[in-house]
Amino acid sequence: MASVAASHARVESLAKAVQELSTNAATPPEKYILKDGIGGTAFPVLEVPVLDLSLLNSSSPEGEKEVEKLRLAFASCGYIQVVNHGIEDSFLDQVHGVTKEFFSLPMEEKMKCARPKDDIDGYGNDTVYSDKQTLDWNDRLYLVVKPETQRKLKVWPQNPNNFSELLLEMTAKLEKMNKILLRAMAKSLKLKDEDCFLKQYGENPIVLSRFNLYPPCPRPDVVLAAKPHGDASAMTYLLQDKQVEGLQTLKDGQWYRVPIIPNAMVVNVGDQVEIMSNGIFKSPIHRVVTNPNKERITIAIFCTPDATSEVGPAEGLIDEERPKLFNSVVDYTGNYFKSFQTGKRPIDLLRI
Ligand SMILES: O=C(O)CCC(=O)C(=O)O
Ligand SMILES: [Fe+2]
Repeated sequence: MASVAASHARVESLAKAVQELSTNAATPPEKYILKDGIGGTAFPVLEVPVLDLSLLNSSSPEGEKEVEKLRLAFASCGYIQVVNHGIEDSFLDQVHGVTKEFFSLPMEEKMKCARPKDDIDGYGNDTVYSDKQTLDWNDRLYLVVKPETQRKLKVWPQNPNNFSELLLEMTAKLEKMNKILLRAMAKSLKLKDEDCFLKQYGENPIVLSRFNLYPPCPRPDVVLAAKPHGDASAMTYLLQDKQVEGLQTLKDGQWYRVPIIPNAMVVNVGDQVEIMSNGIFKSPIHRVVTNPNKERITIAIFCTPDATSEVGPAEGLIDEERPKLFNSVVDYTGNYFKSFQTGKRPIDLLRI
């Protein structure tokens, strides 16, 4: 691993952290402003289906009902909220707590783990690919959790409250949930091989964590905390802020708010499961809006297939009535960020 000093030297001279802009600016800089605004002020709440993981994982009639609920949810809005997931509330509070602690460190300390110019891993904000790009009102810490060979968790020098251990423990818990969900999803589609999605997910998945700080923004009408996007993952797990809402998802051309259920895990389909399911499960387009008074903190874990695994529509989901909708792909995530920032949806490049 590069020394802290060396990695500091390679760091991009970033646009100011949004956190600093938030406290100093009455009006956000031009490059954060969307010319056409965010498209309204009031958005309806989406009734995101709530799934009981312990039931889903049982072989009872109630379990079968949860499996069917899962199919309907992922085939329509692409989101579920998982409760009874076995992760202690106090553990989730701890994860939130250390995240808050990280963003509260003096800028100088946070910059010690700033993202190098050519990397995604580390503390920073939007990578700038073009002058025309509108920036997100968000500071974030990205950390690769898996594969282990790419893990640089020690970049945070103080490592307060065993931050790395917490993150590894949280990832292990979510990977268990991910296995259960990927199997249940194959089951819900009556696939003979209930492991077919898991097999494509592979033995050496990429697990990426993203700690998000969305500081208060003086112009929530014209600034987004995260631009509309679909996730490059197979599945995404999101620990929402317990007090401050912000996530919105697009359904039938309308933006809906994803409500807060404290300590539930918000789960959405990523592009790679949309591909594996031959378009049956939908990777939702979502965005994050800003709040004029309150900061919001979230933690997203992206479970992404092995970079050597071929990802394509499962055999059992292709027939004359439903032909193959996507070409297969290896390392979908590799080129994702660049094409997302230019406004194109990477998944559309694979459509047949
Ligand atoms: O923070 C959120 O509510 C969503 C974050 C998100 O969509 C992402 O990190 O990909
Ligand atoms: Fe996302």
